[in-house]
Amino acid sequence: MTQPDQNVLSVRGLSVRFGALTAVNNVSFDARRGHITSVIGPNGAGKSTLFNLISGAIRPSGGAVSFNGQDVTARAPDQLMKAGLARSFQITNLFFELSVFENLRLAAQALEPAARALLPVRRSTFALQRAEELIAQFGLSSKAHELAGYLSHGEQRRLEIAVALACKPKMLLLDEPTQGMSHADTEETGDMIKSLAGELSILLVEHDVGLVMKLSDHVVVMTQGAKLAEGLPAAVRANPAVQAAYFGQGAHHA
Ligand SMILES: Nc1ncnc2c1ncn2[C@@H]1O[C@H](COP(=O)(O)OP(=O)(O)OP(=O)(O)O)[C@@H](O)[C@H]1O
Repeated sequence: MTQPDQNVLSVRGLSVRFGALTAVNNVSFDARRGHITSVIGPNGAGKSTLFNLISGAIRPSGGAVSFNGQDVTARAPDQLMKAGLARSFQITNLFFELSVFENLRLAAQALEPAARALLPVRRSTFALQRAEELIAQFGLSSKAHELAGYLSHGEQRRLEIAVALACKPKMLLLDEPTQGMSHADTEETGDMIKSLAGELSILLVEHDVGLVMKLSDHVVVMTQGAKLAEGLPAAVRANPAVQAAYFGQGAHHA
């Protein structure tokens, strides 16, 4: 009997150049199924660029990405979504003039069989049920009929994650999900991310090192476009090269 592959995502020698700058330089790592794998690094280390390469927003100059054993290098975001790889951005991706419920129902409708996909949204039972499920799971019941534009920043970020999950992906890519959040919202969002792992594999690109250390099963550290270290959170935190490059930068990073 064959063992299922423990790695859901494999990044091999990924690189991209912007003119003279190699923003991501030959980066390789694996993300295990059901785990939270995080990418940290100082400002300008190349984290967001790496995220954009993996999530298909920009094309690599070299290297490969495989997802569930399938080569998905440079695939467009909608193709990745169909393969089960969803992403949530730093930049808000919500329809502000629609309610929380409608945002979720629209996102879930993409999972409908093609023959039903053109039905009016209100007739899609699956999308309706999925939206209700997500509203309960994300603690948004009291806000279900509020316009997304009127939610607090923290609620909008949580709704974005719920929207990314509407199509039941196998893996979720999160770029700075707690950016701009209050301490309380960051804690709550961290707990929510932790609770999603297991059934779902998560790749987290995050500035908040305290949060990353608390949540992650595996941490990849980048600096100046390259991978500096990787390992368990405690090992990474104790690594002198990481401390010199990163933790030494300032108290708010530690
Ligand atoms: N489209 C682009 N064109 C040119 N240079 C870019 C582009 N995108 C990013 N860069 C440069 O690539 C480097 C890595 O940027 P990136 O945003 O990936 O870093 P980061 O680790 O995510 O930083 P931060 O934590 O500040 O978000 C930086 O020097 C940045 O200025």
